[in-house]
Amino acid sequence: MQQWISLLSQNNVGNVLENEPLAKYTTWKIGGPADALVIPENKEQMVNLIQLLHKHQIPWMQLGRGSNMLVSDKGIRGVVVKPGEGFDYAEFHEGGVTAGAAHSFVKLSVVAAKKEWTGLEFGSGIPGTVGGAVYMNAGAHGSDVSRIFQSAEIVLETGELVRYSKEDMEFAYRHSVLHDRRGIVLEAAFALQQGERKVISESMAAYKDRRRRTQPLQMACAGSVFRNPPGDHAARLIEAAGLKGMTQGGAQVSTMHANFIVNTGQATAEDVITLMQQIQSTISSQNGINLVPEVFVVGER
Ligand SMILES: Cc1cc2nc3c(=O)[nH]c(=O)nc-3n(C[C@H](O)[C@H](O)[C@H](O)COP(=O)(O)OP(=O)(O)OC[C@H]3O[C@@H](n4cnc5c(N)ncnc54)[C@H](O)[C@@H]3O)c2cc1C
Ligand SMILES: NC(=O)C1=CN([C@@H]2O[C@H](COP(=O)(O)OP(=O)(O)OC[C@H]3O[C@@H](n4cnc5c(N)ncnc54)[C@H](OP(=O)(O)O)[C@@H]3O)[C@@H](O)[C@H]2O)C=CC1
Ligand SMILES: C=C(O[C@H]1[C@H](O)[C@@H](CO)O[C@H](OP(=O)(O)OP(=O)(O)OC[C@H]2O[C@@H](n3ccc(=O)[nH]c3=O)[C@H](O)[C@@H]2O)[C@@H]1NC(C)=O)C(=O)O
Repeated sequence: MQQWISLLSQNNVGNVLENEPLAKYTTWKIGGPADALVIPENKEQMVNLIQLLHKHQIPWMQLGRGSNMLVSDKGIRGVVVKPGEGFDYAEFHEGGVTAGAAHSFVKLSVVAAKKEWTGLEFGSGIPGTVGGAVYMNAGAHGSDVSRIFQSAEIVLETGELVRYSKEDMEFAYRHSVLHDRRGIVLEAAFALQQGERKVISESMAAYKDRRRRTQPLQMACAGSVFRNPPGDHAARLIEAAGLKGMTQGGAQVSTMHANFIVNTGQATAEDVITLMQQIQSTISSQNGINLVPEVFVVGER
C-alpha cells in the first residue's frame, strides 16, 4: 500500500477506498482503478483532505458524475476526490437556489421547475453534478451556467476556502477559471426568476423531446466528445466525412449523433481514444480544422 493512503485513512477526510475501479463512476462505464477514491462528506473533511494532499504533494483530481470524463484503462495514480452525499442538497430561497456540488444538475432543474422558478430549464438533460456543471460552464439550448451563476464556494488546491463571484469564474464556452486554477466547488448559488409553470414545463418537454430524437441517451456515452469549432458543428463535420457508425473495438461513432461516441458493451478507453484520434486526423486533413476534445482524458496510459 502507498504510504500516503494510510496517512489519509488516519485523518478526518471521509471514506477512503483503495484501488477502486472507476468504470462504475463514469457514464461511459469505462476506466481502471484509482489508487484511492476519497469521498469527503462535509466542508471540514474536504479542506482537511486538500490541505493534506497539498502538504504531501500527492497528485489528485476531482470527479463529479463522470459524465464528461474518459478514465484510462490503467486508471489514476494518486487520489480521486469525489464530493459525497453530504454535498447533495438544494436550498431554494428568495431569488434562486443554493446547491451542493454533488447534487444532480438534472434534478435541480426539475425541482426548480416544479417550484415555478425559471432559468434552469436548459439543465434538464445535462446528467452531471452541480460541481461538474460549474467547472464546465455546462450549457444547452442557447443557455449555460454563466447565465444564472451568482457565486460558488471553492477549496483551492492550497486548501484555502474562497467564494468566487461570476466575474472571478471567467466563464466562456465550456470553460471556467477552474480549468487554469485548480480548486473544488463545494456549493454554488444560482439566480432564478419566478415563472409560469406551464411555460417552464413546455420548454423542458421540448428540450427533452429534441434530445430523445437527436442524442443516443440509452447508450453509455459522455455527451459531445469534441467542442464545436467556431461557426460550425463537430457533428456536421464528422458526418460529412462519412465517419458515422465507424467502430474501434467496443467503441462506435454513434449512428444517431456523430459527435457522440458510444460504448456498445465492452469498449476500453484505448478504443475510444483511437476513435477520437481517427476522427481528428480525418477532419484535420479534409477540413483543416483541429477538433478539440470537450471530454477529459485522464489517467495513466
Ligand atoms: C447524455 C449526455 C448528454 C450531455 N449533454 C450535455 C449538454 O447538453 N451540455 C453540456 O454542457 N454537457 C453535456 N454533457 C456532458 C456532461 O454531462 C457535462 O459536462 C457535466 O457538466 C459534467 O458534470 P459531471 O459532474 O459529470 O463532471 P465530471 O465528468 O465528473 O467532470 C468534468 C470536469 O469537471 C470537474 N469537476 C467535477 N466536479 C467538480 C467539482 N465539484 N469542483 C470542481 N471541478 C469539478 C472534473 O475534474 C472534470 O475536469 C452530456 C453528457 C451526457 C452523458
Ligand atoms: N447515455 C448515457 O451514458 C447517459 C445518459 N443519461 C441521460 O441523461 C438524462 C438525465 O439523466 P439523469 O441525470 O440520470 O436523470 P434522470 O433521467 O434519472 O432524471 C432524474 C429525475 O428528473 C426527471 N426528469 C428528467 N428530465 C426531465 C425533464 N426534462 N422534465 C421533467 N422531468 C425530468 C426524471 O423523471 P422521468 O424519469 O419521468 O424522466 C427523474 O425523476 C436522461 O435522459 C438519461 O437517459 C444519463 C446518464 C448517462
Ligand atoms: C451534448 C452536449 O452539448 C450539446 C447540446 O446538448 C446541444 C443542444 O444545445 O448543442 C450542442 O451540440 P450540437 O452542436 O451537436 O447540436 P445539434 O443540434 O445536435 O447539432 C448541430 C448541427 O449538427 C448537425 N448534425 C448533428 C448530428 C449529426 O449526427 N450530424 C449532423 O450533421 C445537425 O444537423 C445540426 O445542424 C452541444 N455540444 C457542443 C459540443 O457544444 C455536450 O456538451 O456534451
